[in-house]
Amino acid sequence: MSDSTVLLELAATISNAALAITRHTLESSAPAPSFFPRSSTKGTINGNVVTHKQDSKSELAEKEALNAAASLIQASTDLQILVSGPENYLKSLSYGYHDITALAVVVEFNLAQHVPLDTPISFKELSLQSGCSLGRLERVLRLLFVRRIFYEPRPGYIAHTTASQRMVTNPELTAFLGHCTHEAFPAASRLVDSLRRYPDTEEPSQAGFNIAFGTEDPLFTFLSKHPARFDRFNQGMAGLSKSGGRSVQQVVQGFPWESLGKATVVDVGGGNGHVSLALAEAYPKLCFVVQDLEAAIASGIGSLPSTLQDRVQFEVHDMFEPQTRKGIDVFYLRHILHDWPDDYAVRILKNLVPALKSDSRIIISDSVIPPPEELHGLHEKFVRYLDMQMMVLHNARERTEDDFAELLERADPRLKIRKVWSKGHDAAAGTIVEAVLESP
Ligand SMILES: C[S@@+](CC[C@H](N)C(=O)[O-])C[C@H]1O[C@@H](n2cnc3c(N)ncnc32)[C@H](O)[C@@H]1O
Repeated sequence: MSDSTVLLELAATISNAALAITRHTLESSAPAPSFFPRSSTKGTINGNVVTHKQDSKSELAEKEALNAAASLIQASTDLQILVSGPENYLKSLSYGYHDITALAVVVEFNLAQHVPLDTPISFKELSLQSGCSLGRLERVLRLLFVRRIFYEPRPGYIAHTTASQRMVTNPELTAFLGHCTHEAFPAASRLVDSLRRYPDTEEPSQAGFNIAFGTEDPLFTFLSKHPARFDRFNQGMAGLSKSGGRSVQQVVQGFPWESLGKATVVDVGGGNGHVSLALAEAYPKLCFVVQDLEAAIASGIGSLPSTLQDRVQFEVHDMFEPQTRKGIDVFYLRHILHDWPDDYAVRILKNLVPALKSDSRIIISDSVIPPPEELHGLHEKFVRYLDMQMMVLHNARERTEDDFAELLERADPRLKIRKVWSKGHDAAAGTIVEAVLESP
């Protein structure tokens, strides 16, 4: 793009993408993107969810519309940056923490849940019901209105937009927001202190999180001592997995699980078991053992459907202790290794090695960061966000394929990557790394 035409070119990209999305919504009779709630929440493009049944033609159209949405978001972001000019852009970026702070108030005082889904409520009534001081509440809400979270249909009243409504209809999304506003955001605000205090540290007890919460406990030890926070975290993880790039469907479809035949999969750090449950539903020959810390296992046992009780078991197991299940076909680690600095990730893998048979596999679902030239705007942003999230919470990181190969090699020189599945699809999403023991 040349400097003299860059604005026009970006505007054309936006216009073409908007046209493609509109055509898709008209042809598929999916609702067009809107700030205002409608009775049906199905089929929105901007939410990356299409819940109606699809044939392959409509799947293709859906994919094209999602690509159009990604290029529109990227082009409109670039356009805003350019039109704002460098000073205004930086100033606006610097105030960004107020958006998260306002969101934290919504989560803390359950504001979305106190606003009726179909009628407005006065600021005064909302203050009374939520316990949030009226004067402050109004000021916080006025920032959120600008961000299209709630709106003021008439003076002194507040009603739902599509975004605020989702905080009511999708409690798992709200749980994820709560983890971000109540654990990750305080942790992020202390990153600079952790870099000053512990430069180059590789300890999960010396992250921004630890300074923010005044604890030497790594995040998960801390969470297991705070059951309400842990439950919110687990719900949030399950919610993230329901749609979009990190959906469980990526796991279900992203690896040839049926080729394992009758096999047992140990889901190491499987949380409340939501991934194992989805896989067990889809592949009736597979059995699962979900291992995690006590609090996560307790919540998983409570929600195990009776239809899967004979194929899914839960057990408390600390992954920093030697693996107790021996001779298992598959050890599965989803979003586990990225929570730990290298030395700890190697210890987790090392603990699996004595339990492996010659034909066992270790299957890892994590982001695999592609080479810089293969990443593009929107996807790169989410990989970078995730990488920062791991840094501020645990001193951990997202990794490249070479990084994974190195971790495996350090755990045991015979451990090699056999294949990286769904590579390049969406680096922030569930890429699957299959590793096996190769004979020396
Ligand atoms: C990011 S979550 C991923 C959960 C699940 N695998 C998923 O994909 O949603 C990390 C999980 O690791 C578990 N975990 C952390 N430390 C652990 C330990 N020492 N032993 C077993 N599980 C642990 C946490 O309780 C949490 O459920």
